[in-house]
Amino acid sequence: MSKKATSKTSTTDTKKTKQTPLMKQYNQIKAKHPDAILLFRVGDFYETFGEDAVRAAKILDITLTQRANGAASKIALAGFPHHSLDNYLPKLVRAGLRVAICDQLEDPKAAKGIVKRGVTELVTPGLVLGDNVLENKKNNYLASVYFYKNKKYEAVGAAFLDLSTGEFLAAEGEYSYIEQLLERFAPSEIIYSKSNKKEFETQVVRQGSNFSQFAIEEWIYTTNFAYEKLTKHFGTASLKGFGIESLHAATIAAGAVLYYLETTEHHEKNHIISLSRVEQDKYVWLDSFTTRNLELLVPMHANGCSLIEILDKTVTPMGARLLRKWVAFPLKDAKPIQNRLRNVATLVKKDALQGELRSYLKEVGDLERLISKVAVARINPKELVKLRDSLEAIPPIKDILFKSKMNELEAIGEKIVLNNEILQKLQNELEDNPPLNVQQGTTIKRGVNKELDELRDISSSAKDFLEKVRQREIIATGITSLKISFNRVFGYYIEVSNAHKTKVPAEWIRKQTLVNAERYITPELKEWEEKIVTAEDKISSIEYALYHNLVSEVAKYVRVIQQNAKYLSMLDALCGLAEVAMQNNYSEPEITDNNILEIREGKHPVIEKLLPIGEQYVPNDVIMNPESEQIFIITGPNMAGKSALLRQTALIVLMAQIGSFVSAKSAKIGVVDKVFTRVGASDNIAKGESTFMVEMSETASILNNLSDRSLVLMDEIGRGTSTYDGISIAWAIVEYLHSLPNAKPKTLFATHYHELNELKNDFDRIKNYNVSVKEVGGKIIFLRKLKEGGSEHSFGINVASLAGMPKEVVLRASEMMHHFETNKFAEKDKKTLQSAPKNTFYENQGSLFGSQTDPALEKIKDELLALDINRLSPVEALLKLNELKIRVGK
Ligand SMILES: Nc1ncnc2c1ncn2[C@@H]1O[C@H](COP(=O)(O)OP(=O)(O)OP(=O)(O)O)[C@@H](O)[C@H]1O
Repeated sequence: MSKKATSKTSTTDTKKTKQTPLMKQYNQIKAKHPDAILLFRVGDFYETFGEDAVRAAKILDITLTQRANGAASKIALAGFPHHSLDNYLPKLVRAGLRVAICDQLEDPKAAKGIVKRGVTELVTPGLVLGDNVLENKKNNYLASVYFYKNKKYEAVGAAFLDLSTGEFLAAEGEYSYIEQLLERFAPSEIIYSKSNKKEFETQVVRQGSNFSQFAIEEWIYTTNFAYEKLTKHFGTASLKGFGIESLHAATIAAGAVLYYLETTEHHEKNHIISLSRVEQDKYVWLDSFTTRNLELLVPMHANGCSLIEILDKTVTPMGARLLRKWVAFPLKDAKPIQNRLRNVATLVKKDALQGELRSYLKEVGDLERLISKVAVARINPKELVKLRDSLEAIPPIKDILFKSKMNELEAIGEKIVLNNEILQKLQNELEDNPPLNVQQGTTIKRGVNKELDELRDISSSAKDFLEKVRQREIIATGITSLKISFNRVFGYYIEVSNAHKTKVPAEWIRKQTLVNAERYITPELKEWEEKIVTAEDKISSIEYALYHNLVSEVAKYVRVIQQNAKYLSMLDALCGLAEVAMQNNYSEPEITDNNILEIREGKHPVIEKLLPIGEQYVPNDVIMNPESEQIFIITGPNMAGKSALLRQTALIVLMAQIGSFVSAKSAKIGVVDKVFTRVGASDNIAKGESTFMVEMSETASILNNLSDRSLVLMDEIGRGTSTYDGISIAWAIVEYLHSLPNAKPKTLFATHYHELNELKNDFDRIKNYNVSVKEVGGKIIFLRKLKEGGSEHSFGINVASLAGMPKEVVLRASEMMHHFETNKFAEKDKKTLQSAPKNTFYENQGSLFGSQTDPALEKIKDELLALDINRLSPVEALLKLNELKIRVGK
């Protein structure tokens, strides 16, 4: 549709008295929802007015016109037919808008004066139920965040609700933990207390995810209010059963979610049956940068590929959503990891059985979202048929699990409950191919209700009778083209084309003249019309009642069907992991209690799949033992494959801890509790921070959070500044990682600073490796093999040449390099390094800030701890670092 010119608009507030009654009603309702676009039902249309109309017209590409509003001025207007709501609503929500749907609350024919209207639903990006807004394979979370601070208690709480599935989660901790959850759950909307505006903006918004936000009155974010809301909803005396009884911030955040549901007219929430705590101790610590950098869930670039895309071979949307959560939250304890792996191994071994299971699981589809629609009474007949089909597929799945004679699978089979009673009811009562809307066809089977069957007989015999009348009149009048039809204005009528007009009997009553025909009614037709219309009205209302009755019968099974959905999605996720393991030739990792990492012939699971046909991924071994090989300094030319090696190591570890087989010939994984990755000079200009500053603050956060079981990947840390600064910082970081008193985090440090190879001479757990290349006739061949020892050259000029750099630049660069080399720059550098001051911080005292530190160091410690990195400019940071270096070096 084309857009007409916009006009000056007014949302009418001045001359209220002169408004039309309709606009007066509109303004009253709009005043209650100033933050939302109000879709105002007028007859068969949803209309928007004023500023709303201007926005809606733009987003929906619909015509913007004007409407007279009495003497109160004209007002902009844009609308669409009510039956197109499903097309237009998703566009508004996807544009991040809140949309209040205002319906007519009474039959306009029965209304005295202006039709009563009210908002029946407020759709916000986080509260969506429609399939055309939701993504199948992703949860759609609403998050609530609360920064709690008083003299006795300080914590950040968060709650996450997926209204479309009923999943409700809560967590509490420091913001660094909540930030991780926000990254991994990726909510589409976050609500927060108005009292937290500053914290929200400086912390949450700064993180920069793509969500819409809404501030709520602060009295909602209070302990008593939230506690009561939650206990009332769950019908419990306390919150102990949910594990959040003493977590005030989490409780408050969760309570606000329930409040928000009510204010947005989501009163049906029977499917939210529990609140689960997301326990920090259970999952691997992955800060948001690491989650993004390892591309676990979302690729970094538009045409990239994430780990979940490679691993997801599930056949149901609910299975896909669960697997996504597994990938987002790798486990930390060996036992549950081993359980998942055992299941996957069984399904790999029994691949025929796995195939059979998957074929039934396909039929199950999205049981989780279907049953939620039942709970909120918004399921249409076609979806109810899908639910019936889902339930039909469950008994064979249970059978297969039991017949497998494998303990793990039988255990899942035991958890699955058959719902024969309700299934039978659906089979008996629901038509196989019902319409989308109950009142638009036959939904309820014959034999369910006697009165309904009788009325249907009357209706169809009446229709037969009309056919007989038609035949009779054709013979009586000789009008061969005579038709009997129906319209809403004058009911059943006889249509006669102009050619036969003269043959029309006198007693027929003419009702309408068309270009080519005329329409007549007769008393006999009227009489039958009465019978048919009455019967059809009754049929429609009986069917409506029976259908809703059926839905509420199914609603009694929400809890058990939700449980089934849970175990079936688990089964689907496990089958999917087995499938991907077989397809990609992955192997089962061995999860160990020790701290050793032993990957044989490991491959990067994503790059491996994306290589051009004919190219083979070169596998590599990575064997790390914190007692002897704790830190790898990995050098090698540009493009050699250093970053790929770092990432594949972390990905293989995480795949294992997700419960997946791994892209390696074999792997022994001593479970890790934290994975950190940092990439030098990652570009963060969008956030207004210098790249180097970001690099340093991210590195600082790693160094402050290390544990003995951490896996650290540092990719060219230090490259964001001048060479000497860079080398010095990189050098100091490696020393620090080697010298922590209570932790020996396994570290892969990729660098172009070959100078760092000297470190191994002084530190026994540092090893040098390089990703090898071969130089043949001035050209480099990438061998991609990890070999012991440092490399001398970067071959940067060769890579520049490969990249199509102008010949002049390549030749001049080679000339300059030759000059530097013949002047023995490198030699000199080496000597300088050998005579570098030895680090005495770690000697005798275990830690830079250990118990025997001198007062000067204590002072520096205090200064560092008081330093707010976020407030420092890059230059200030460098100056401070320099100052500290000088003071410490004295
Ligand atoms: N083991 C491998 N087998 C096959 N191809 C590989 C392998 N490792 C890396 N590659 C390919 O080489 C490309 C460059 O690898 P990578 O980015 O890891 O190099 P790098 O050494 O980190 O380079 P730079 O120092 O320039 O950042 C990758 O995108 C990938 O396509």
